[in-house]
Amino acid sequence: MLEIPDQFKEKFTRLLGEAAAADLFAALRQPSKKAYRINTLKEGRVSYSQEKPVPGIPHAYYGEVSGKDPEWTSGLVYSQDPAAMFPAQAIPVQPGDRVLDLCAAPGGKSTALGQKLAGQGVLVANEISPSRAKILRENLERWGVTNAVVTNADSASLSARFPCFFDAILVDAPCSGEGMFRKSEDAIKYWSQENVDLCADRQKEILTEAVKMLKPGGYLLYSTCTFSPEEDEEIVSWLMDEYGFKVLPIEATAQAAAGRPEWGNGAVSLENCARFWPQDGVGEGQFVACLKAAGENAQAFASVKKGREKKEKKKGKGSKNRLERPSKEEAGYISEAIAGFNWPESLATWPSQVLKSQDHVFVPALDPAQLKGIKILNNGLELGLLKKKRFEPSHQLAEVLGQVTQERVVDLDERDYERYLHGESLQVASGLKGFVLVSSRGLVFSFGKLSGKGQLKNYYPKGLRQ
Ligand SMILES: C[S@@+](CC[C@H](N)C(=O)[O-])C[C@H]1O[C@@H](n2cnc3c(N)ncnc32)[C@H](O)[C@@H]1O
Repeated sequence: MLEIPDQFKEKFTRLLGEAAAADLFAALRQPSKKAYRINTLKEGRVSYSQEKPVPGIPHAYYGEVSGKDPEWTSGLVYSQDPAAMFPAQAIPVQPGDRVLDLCAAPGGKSTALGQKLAGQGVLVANEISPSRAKILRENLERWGVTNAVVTNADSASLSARFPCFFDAILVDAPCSGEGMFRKSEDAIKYWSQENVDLCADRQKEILTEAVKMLKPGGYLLYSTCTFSPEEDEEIVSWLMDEYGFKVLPIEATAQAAAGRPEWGNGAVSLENCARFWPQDGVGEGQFVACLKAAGENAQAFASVKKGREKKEKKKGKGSKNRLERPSKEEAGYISEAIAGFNWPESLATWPSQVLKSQDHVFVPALDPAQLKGIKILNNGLELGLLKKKRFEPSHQLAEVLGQVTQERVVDLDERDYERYLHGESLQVASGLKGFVLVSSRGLVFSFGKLSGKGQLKNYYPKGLRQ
């Protein structure tokens, strides 16, 4: 492990006192803690130990998972720092809500939010970096979330499309990563007080846009994986002073330390923030603040919203880019390819909602008109692709259909599972024909296509092969 910078040590000795600072520095030399969450959207047996639950987080356990196991490829588990599980747990989200995860990749918190929504309402999961947005999409897809819109945009472009729109917004901000010192040498290498200050400025920029998108009385969950007050209590103080946010107590953080009023504007309610220190034994460093917006937010942005709606009505008329529904012939190809699969209840009405954009067929989570000008990686459930006189179901659909019991399944033994992950076609003993779900240890992780002679064509996406 690299040496912790002297300037960091001096700063935290000043802030915490000698003894507590020494505890922190000693904990930073210990190995990091590993944990995983189980996906309640899916059924299936997890082979990992469930002996040590993460306290306060339902369905979460200490232990390491492998990205090669069927538990992972089928989206039954997600590997996550235990302390990083608390932001999504702390934000009040109900099925049916409109939720935004503004800095979402790789998707640890988005997968948990998708689970909380249970297929009702919408999750906009946004990531500014194109390569990380792709990973975010893959993780949500694996998790079987059907009501997420994955976007690749900056916060200002989003706020122009969604004024006063969301019931809850999670800003898990890019930060100086002091809480990641045990996990990432880069976090130590690139640490400097200048970077802490730069991060604080960027956090304010992002939050300024987030605030515009929140409904009056909505919830804003702000989190970082850093210890510096400039990025934590000072930012929360700024949200309180500038916008009138209230800091709510967070349940289920018995093992976290309280926020430090003296590191911010002195308000006692800053104690409601949760600080996870590595020496407390939960996981890595994490700061969590749950805030409630004041009512006036409505007035501030109502005018923006009205203006936008008017413009859209005008534009909408006669627009050539309108999405279509699949033709009767195309609907026939779709039905033929996916006949015989059982659907989750939340998708019972999909045939009446399905849309087509060029050859992509999907069930939108949000009206595509609302997303004009935003780069979208996925809107709701991608059903698949129309090809010449046939239809190819998507990988996302396989991960979604894996949520319910199916008959059209081919289960692979360990060796064939590995070969399938590599992209090989297999010879299997099955009387089925056409598209089938492919599983291992009963966990569905892909589509495949069977010829009548037991030849299983590989449909595991090229980008995911290992
Ligand atoms: C702490 S990470 C998010 C982790 C994620 N919430 C999770 O739980 O998996 C912060 C993310 O913010 C993104 N980011 C960086 N600069 C940003 C900006 N100016 N606006 C929005 N997001 C930004 C980073 O690319 C990074 O993916």
